[in-house]
Amino acid sequence: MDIRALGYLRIETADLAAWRTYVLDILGMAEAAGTTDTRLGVRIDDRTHRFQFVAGAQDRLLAAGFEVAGARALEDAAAELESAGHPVKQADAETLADRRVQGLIHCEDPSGNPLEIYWGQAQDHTPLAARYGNRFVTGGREGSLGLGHVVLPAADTEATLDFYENLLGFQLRDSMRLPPVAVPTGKPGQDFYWMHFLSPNRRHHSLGLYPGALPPGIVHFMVELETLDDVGYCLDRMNAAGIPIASTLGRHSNDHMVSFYAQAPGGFQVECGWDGLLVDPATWTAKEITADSFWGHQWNG
Ligand SMILES: Cc1ccc(O)c(O)c1CC[C@@H]1C(=O)CC[C@]2(C)C(=O)CC[C@@H]12
Ligand SMILES: [Fe+2]
Repeated sequence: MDIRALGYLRIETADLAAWRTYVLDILGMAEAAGTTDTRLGVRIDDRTHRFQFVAGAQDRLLAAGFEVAGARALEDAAAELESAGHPVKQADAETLADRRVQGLIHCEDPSGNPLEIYWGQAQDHTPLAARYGNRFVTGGREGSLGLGHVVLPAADTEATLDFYENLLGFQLRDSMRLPPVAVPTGKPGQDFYWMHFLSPNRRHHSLGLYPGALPPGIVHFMVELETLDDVGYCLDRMNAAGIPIASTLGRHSNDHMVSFYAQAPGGFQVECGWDGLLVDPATWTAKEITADSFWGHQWNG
């Protein structure tokens, strides 16, 4: 299957006002056209939106949206999923209009994470009103690196890795052993649990698979900023707003990203990063990392 990038995230929230402040005033993202009282669209580049926050009863991931090149690629994706035993649902007209795409299918990965695979998303050609002059790294004018990355819970870790690696065609970049204390929902009696990092493009990882279950259906998402100062200013805004910092600044050992993690509304985290590694898929070989970071990344609580 020829998936190109993590295109968007859709998130249900019980507190849309909190997310609005968080993404617009603190992260410095821009409101997308078509935003209403119950649905907040968010731009970080030339796509009409990279995030949709939908007012609801719960805080949970509604969908991770993965982009394919065109109509033929989407047909092939649907056929491959079906023949591998993963049911696929075609989007209705309302969904296509809401996502601003030309074709879309719904499916789930083996851990039950909701996915949307789509092609032909509309572009917004108006200048991005980046609130603090900050710019997000999504792959330049092509947007080919996607929005950043998302870490999804994958309690059925091995089947889920197999799904993304061998069916969706992501490249396994590296894996890390997590101790049982980091995976409270893990099956007892294991010495460690694998966490995996994958991508369909040059971004070191577009997807992390965390080997446990978590109620919001998402562990964190990462957005990458163009400069270290953009990250520093964002960290100051988080602190000024009294938002708990889940992890201090550090540099990851796999994608070399300098980042911090902040609590987000809804019980998961947002990672703000800079200087992420771009790899050459033709020469990459899968690795095991034995520490999450070169330095920093002290996790609180
Ligand atoms: C290890 C790592 C490298 C690059 C990343 O972008 C990244 O998010 C991570 C993993 C962070 C990771 C997590 O998401 C949930 C809680 C984890 C599993 C830990 O307990 C240590 C590493 C943490
Ligand atoms: Fe991350």
